[in-house]
Amino acid sequence: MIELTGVTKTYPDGTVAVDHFDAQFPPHETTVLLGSSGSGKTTILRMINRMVDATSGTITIDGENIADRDPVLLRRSIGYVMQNGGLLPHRSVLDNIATVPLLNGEPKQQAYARARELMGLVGLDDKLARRYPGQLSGGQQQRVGVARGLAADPNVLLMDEPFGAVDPLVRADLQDELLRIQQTLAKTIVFVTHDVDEALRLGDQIILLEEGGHVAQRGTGPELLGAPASPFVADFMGLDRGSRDLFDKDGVLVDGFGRAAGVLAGDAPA
Ligand SMILES: Nc1ncnc2c1ncn2[C@@H]1O[C@H](COP(=O)(O)OP(=O)(O)OP(=O)(O)O)[C@@H](O)[C@H]1O
Repeated sequence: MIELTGVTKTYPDGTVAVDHFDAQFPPHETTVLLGSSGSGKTTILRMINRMVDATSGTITIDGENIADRDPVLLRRSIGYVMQNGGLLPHRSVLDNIATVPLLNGEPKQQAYARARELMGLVGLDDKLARRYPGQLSGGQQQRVGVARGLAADPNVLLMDEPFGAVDPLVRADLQDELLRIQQTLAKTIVFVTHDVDEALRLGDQIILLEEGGHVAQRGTGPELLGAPASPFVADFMGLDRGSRDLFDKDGVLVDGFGRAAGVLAGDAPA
């Protein structure tokens, strides 16, 4: 469990990016931080692995205050996937994936064997192993980014708009892949996006943010759609632009007003 209590970040220029933010990210679930540009999503994410240090407030992971952890070791123990993969351009795919395990002192042979295994897990052909990031498509780069985030087998995976830079079809593929991986690995994932459909698809829980990291509403997708807490939520979720359909986790089709509209054929009682 990741818990943030009264977390505030004021940048040196006085910008209050996040103001007294409270949240719990349950283990083995995907929590989506959803919000428009500048609402503080990235700042919240980066405070969890101390790429950014909170100005005040407390962040714990499994009850341990991260302020007491060595920032470098903390960062290596948490998977981080960013937009455009954040790959090292002069290192091969395999080297990119194996980076953190090697830094952690894992023997080379073991780290590379695991890197190849991860390539399979994220749907990358083995023959791409020796290519450089510049020789891959955007979607393939993102898959390498996900594999790299998983390489040290972290309990926690932070994902910052990881699929933001690819076209909608590739994006849907990557989302499917993540859902499939998550069924097997059950990591604690914090996923940042400004895309409502992506949030509905991936999030067990969604936290919708307004400027300054203020929580507009938190809950499941159907909860946000079915009972928006304010006109801002309804507007952001697109409820004012007609109904929005989605499948909830149990295969129940819910309409834009949260009403059950049917069940998936495969889930229908015989
Ligand atoms: N290093 C910095 N110095 C000063 N202000 C910053 C810094 N980084 C971010 N901010 C400001 O903090 C606020 C929140 O930024 P943040 O990047 O966390 O938002 P975001 O929701 O992730 O946005 P985006 O979707 O555009 O990435 C913004 O007003 C931003 O300009």
